[in-house]
Amino acid sequence: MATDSWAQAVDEQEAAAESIGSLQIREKPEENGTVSNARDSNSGAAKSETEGETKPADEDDNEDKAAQSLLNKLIRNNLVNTTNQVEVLQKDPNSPLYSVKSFEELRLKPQLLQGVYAMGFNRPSKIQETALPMMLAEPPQNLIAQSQSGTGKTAAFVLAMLSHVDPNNKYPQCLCVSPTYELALQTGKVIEQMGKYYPEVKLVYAIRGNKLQRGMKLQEQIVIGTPGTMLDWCSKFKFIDPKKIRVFVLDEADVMIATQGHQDQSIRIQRMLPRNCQMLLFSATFEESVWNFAQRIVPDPNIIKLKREEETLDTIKQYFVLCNSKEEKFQALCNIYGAITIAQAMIFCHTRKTAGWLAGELSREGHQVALLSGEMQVEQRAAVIERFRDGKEKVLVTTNVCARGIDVEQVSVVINFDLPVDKDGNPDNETYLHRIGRTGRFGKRGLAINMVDSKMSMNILNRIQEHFNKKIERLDTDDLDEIEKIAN
Ligand SMILES: Nc1ncnc2c1ncn2[C@@H]1O[C@H](COP(=O)(O)OP(=O)(O)OP(=O)(O)O)[C@@H](O)[C@H]1O
Repeated sequence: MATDSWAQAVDEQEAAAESIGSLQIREKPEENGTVSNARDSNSGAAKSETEGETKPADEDDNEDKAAQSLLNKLIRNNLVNTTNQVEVLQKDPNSPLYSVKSFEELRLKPQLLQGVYAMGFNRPSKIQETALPMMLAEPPQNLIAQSQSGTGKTAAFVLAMLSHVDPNNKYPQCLCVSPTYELALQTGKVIEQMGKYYPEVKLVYAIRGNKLQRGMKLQEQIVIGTPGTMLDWCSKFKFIDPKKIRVFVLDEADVMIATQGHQDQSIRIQRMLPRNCQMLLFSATFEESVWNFAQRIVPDPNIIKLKREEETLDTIKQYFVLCNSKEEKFQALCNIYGAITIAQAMIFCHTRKTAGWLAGELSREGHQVALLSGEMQVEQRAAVIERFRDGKEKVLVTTNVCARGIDVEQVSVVINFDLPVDKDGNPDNETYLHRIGRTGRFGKRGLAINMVDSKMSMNILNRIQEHFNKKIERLDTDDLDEIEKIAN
């Protein structure tokens, strides 16, 4: 069904959008009750959740089945709506899924619990609380999920993949496709960190430059990569047997769908997967048409969708600065740097040329600057990000190539030196959200400053404000006190 559904959706893509059938959660077949156990993270012994007593395995199994069945019911009752689109409001305290409060209660394998705690995670985020029960339910359920930047989506689907693999089977069981080389590497690192105490599970990168011997069959259970290489490994080189894949993740799913090349490759991979393969689509943004398309390609999806006004994070303060030229914008930038201490900043420019110019000017001012743009080799780009992540450079000047997903905790300021526009010169709201989401990661405070240098860019900023229904305040960068104030 998955295969037909996507193929059909592609064929019909040009046709008028029609309503999608109402959402269904599949019933749990009696014989298929295997779930992960709630176990003590240190000893690995099965325990009662309330008393911590060790119990016989079959009793524990029954309890697991009962809990799983209850979970399925909760999911059905609370997420299935008669309308086409169901929204799980992340802040809805009435949703019973919100009773899932700790990682223990998410019924993760003990090795994964250990990994999660070793990463310093104490509690799941909203998206993790909400999505994990759906992703770990038996039978596995498909999911299209939206959650704000930096709220832990990656960790959520990584945990789902690690939970689903059978380490005894030495072949790929989960495929995760990312739009860029850098993101694939970053997600792979999260898999490695979370799976640290689950060493039987192995990971391989399907990325350019990772050459394998012809005829070999992969033994790793998880493959993370970019769509082109992943497709080659599935079809041309047959390193992967797609029929054995149980989980297929599309990270930054909207861009995977909206970018023609990525879409073609992802569809060709997806066509090779078995019908019961779980499909998981994640992103912080889904433009309406892409959202509709996603629902057509994923059979019976669970849906977690944000309301428009929830898309921007309150922890990221947004401002704009009025200037007349790029030189004035540069001066404003210097004033900001003169007034506040910035741990690390990312500065987005529209073109490589501006990015190159700005990086040069900033270096001349004595800043440690890294420049990242699309014409660089992917390996070079990954190395630049790694240096920035390690704090070797404090400022990263870039184009849209870095707008999505890159997770550097220390980024406290994002500057839109040029506002994001699409090829027709209209505001690119999705890119705006992804760019400012490079700061304010996981509840941290962040500052986003937009440089406006013409009537046209003021118009674009106004449209962005309207789109998100969010006021962006003006900042006078000649007033050092004012800059200091906003930083505090
Ligand atoms: N439960 C948690 N507790 C503490 N930190 C967490 C938790 N989950 C994720 N994080 C951390 O929060 C940061 C952002 O998480 P992540 O990269 O998964 O977000 P995301 O939603 O995928 O972001 P984006 O939309 O930008 O791709 C990461 O540094 C991650 O390690």
